[in-house]
This record gives sequence, C-alpha cells and structure tokens, in this order.
Amino acid sequence: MSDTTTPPRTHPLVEGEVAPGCKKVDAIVVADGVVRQFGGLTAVDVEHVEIPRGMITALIGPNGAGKTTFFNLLTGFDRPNKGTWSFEGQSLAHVPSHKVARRGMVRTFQLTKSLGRLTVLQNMLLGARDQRGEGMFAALVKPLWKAQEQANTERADALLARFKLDAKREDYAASLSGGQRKLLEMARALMSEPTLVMLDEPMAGVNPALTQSLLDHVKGLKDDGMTVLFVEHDMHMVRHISDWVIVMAEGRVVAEGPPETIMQNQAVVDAYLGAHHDTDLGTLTNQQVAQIHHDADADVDADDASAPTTDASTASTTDADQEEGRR
Ligand SMILES: Nc1ncnc2c1ncn2[C@@H]1O[C@H](COP(=O)(O)OP(=O)(O)OP(=O)(O)O)[C@@H](O)[C@H]1O
Repeated sequence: MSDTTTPPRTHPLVEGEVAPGCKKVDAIVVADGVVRQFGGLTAVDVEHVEIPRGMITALIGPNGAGKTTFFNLLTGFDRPNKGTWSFEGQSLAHVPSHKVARRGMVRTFQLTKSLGRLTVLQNMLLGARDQRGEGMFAALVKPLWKAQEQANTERADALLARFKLDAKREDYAASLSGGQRKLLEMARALMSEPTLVMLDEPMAGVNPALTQSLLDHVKGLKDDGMTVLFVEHDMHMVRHISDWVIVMAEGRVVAEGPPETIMQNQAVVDAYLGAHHDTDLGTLTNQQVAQIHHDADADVDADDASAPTTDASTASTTDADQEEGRR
C-alpha cells in the first residue's frame, strides 16, 4: 500500500536519514548513553541525541518524559548514572554547573522566591560570569572589581532595554508579571554571553497577549548567532519558531524532525493531539507516546492508531499577567 503521508527521510540539518538519534551535519551538543535513575525509576535513558548548531530546537513530550531531568544533566545541575556528552566538541560530563555556564551553555531558571526579593538589576548581575570580586585576592583590589562591576552593569542595562524591562530596573523581581519574569530569566541568561541558551518552558504562565513578543525575543537569540534548546508544552511556540523538534517519552528520544513533519506524523498527531489540534502537548501519557515508538517500529497502518483521550490541563496565567494584558 502506498503511503502519501510518509515524511521526507532526509533533511539539510541531518547526515543520512531522519530518525530518532540521527547525526546532524553540525551538532553543538552530542549526548551518548545518558541514563538517570531515581530509585527504581529510569527518568532519562537517551541512547544518542545531537542538537543542531545555530538552530532553535524544541524538546517536547508528556509530563514526566524526562525533559527537565535531561536539561539538568546537560547543564551540570544533576549527575547521571552513566553516559557522556559534549558541548562544542568538549566533554561536559562531571563538569559542575558554573563551569558549564562559563563554557557558554546556560539555562534559564524559574524566578524563585529568593530571587524575587532582589531587584531586577541585582538579578541581572547574578547572571554575569567571571565576577572578579568573588576571588579572595581580587575582592581586596577595588579597581579590579570596580571596572568589571561597571561593565556588567552596562551590559545589564543594555539587555534590560532590549527586553523592555529598563523601567523595572529597581523594582523587586517579585513584582513582575509572569511574562516579564520570563523575559528577565532570558535576559539574565544572556549576561554570560552564551553560545547555547536552554529555556525551560518559556511560555509557562505567560499571558497570551505577550506570547508574540516572547517568541520574537527567542527568534532574536538565533538571529544573534546563538543556538536555542527549549522544553515546552505550548504547541503554538513549538510549531512557529522551532527548526527542529525532538520528542521524548519515558526518558527516551522517540521521534525527531522538523516541526511540519513531526506535526504530520500520523502517530504523533493521533497521540498528542487527537481530534483537538489545540490540545496542550502535556496531556499525553507516557504510554501513548510509547505507542508512537512501537507504531513507528512496526510500521503499522495509520488507521490502526487510536486517538487517545486527553487529561484536562490548562496553562495558568498569573494575576500580574492578567493585569498586564489589560494594560
Ligand atoms: N529528584 C527526583 N527524585 C525522584 N524522581 C524524580 C526527580 N526528578 C524527576 N523525577 C521523576 O523523573 C521523571 C521525569 O521527570 P521530569 O521532570 O524530567 O519530566 P518532564 O518531561 O520534564 O516533565 P514535565 O513536562 O512535567 O516537566 C518523572 O517521573 C519524575 O517524577
């Protein structure tokens, strides 16, 4: 039986055939055999994955698929049971998070309570790298850290202007709306002049009125030559700004490809979206995505793939965001 919906098997970003774990023409991150277990649970079991340089890659999958854990491992915030990975051709296994950031790989963090008690500018300065005043000797030599403090403040101010947060410079970060917090997280990550920016759910808690501006800022990172890897449940964002999509389920990479192909993949469409094409990706259960893997292996007829029922899951917006949307 001929299948007219079969996606192309090649892609300019890929060497050879497009398939889970495929080799990229120019990879900035390469991970091999990365396993992380919590007790009896295997949260991450990535055999091989490569992130294309200079592109925007979305890492998607149902709740509990292992996306955040994989982020934590790559950036040195967690240790795997086994596995190796490299960034710009250099191994990053066993490298602590602050050194990972110095090498140019940064990730955003949700604005925690304690960071909320700092001003927007103070948050930005925390993101600067190689702060000379932190060394014991340098701390005693005022001109050394004074010049750097000034350079960092100038960089922070330029970034705050770019992200339209300059008017909030002296405000407590806790007073920002959900959307502004996301912008601050992104701006803070840029303080260390990274090559690869990893965004953890950049759309979570953001008022729909602000999503376009956020998308534009993420695209701006790519325009400036950075590579972006983001975890996201928001289908709109995945569809509209990513060059490449990697699908995880039960800790493994089960599919990857350009967004248009991933969205057309009948098994993925059935499993993720069912009849409701605007359904949040996070509503898929692990079993349903595991089915994608199984179906792809078995090459079953698309008719056999049954559309799943979905759990209700709605993104929340903060009070500040509602307020901002009204302004
Ligand atoms: N510190 C931990 N201790 C025990 N189990 C953990 C820990 N961190 C994560 N897990 C488990 O590992 C699995 C993967 O979790 P993870 O948060 O990485 O998934 P995710 O894909 O990011 O999910 P979500 O989309 O909901 O954020 C889950 O079953 C989770 O409960």
